[in-house]
Amino acid sequence: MSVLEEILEGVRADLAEREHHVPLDQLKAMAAKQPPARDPLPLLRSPGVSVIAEVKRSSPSAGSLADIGDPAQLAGDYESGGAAAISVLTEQRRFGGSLDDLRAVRAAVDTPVLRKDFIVTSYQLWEARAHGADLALLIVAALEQIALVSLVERAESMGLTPLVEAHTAEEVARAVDAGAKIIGINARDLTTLDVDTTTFDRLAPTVPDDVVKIAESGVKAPRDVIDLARAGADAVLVGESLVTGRDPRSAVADLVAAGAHPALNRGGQR
Ligand SMILES: O=P(O)(O)OC[C@@H](O)[C@@H](O)c1c[nH]c2ccccc12
Repeated sequence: MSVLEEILEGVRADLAEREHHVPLDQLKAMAAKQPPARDPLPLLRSPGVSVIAEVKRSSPSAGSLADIGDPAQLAGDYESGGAAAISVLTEQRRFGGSLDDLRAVRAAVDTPVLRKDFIVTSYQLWEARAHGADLALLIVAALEQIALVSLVERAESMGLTPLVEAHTAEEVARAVDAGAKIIGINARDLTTLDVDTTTFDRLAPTVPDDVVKIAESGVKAPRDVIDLARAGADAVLVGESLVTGRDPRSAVADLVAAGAHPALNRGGQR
């Protein structure tokens, strides 16, 4: 069984538990009380490379990364460092996240918030909206095409912006066919956990111009942001290097400064 399949097995078991305890109607009522979801597209499409900073306690590849006592404070630091959006891992077994983290972060920041999880049913999209998320991750490798298409539509119908994650050219094509407006190119292969830093360079040219391109995983330094900007990234999604560093606010600020470099101003292209 691949790592992705193992993760999905646990996700489905935990989901069945939650569905048992929290009826869908209750989630829908919670979602109805939320302010409308924020639209991340204008900022992501603006010139320069935006930074999406991730609240990540652990990962299947690295094990425990950081003892994040106060996810709201961390998210606040990311926001004051200039992050365009905050990603919150909510998968529990391998990433140590929760919907509580999502709710806490939502309450602490004004930027758009992404629910980062292994979403396989629309129930999880309702959970995302009920806990204040503006975006939801959909992983192509975890979904049959028919399910991907329907989850993209369902997300949009509830105001959530889907970030559709691909790792191969075939997956990019599936993301485009599903109508994704934002595609995340993950340098980490979720079936083996290997990171290949050439992934974005290879796949970005296969993504249509009007689709927002996010480079995910393995981004550590301002230099990486500059390289990814040259390869066509609109944003980078960064977790590990921020949660393991000493000063998350200034680490984000350094990446933001690299992404805002005037030589990288690609604004005229759209
Ligand atoms: O911690 P990193 O290497 O900076 O990566 C962040 C993010 O890309 C990574 O957490 C991620 C990308 N896609 C995912 C899907 C599920 C869980 C996690 C992820």
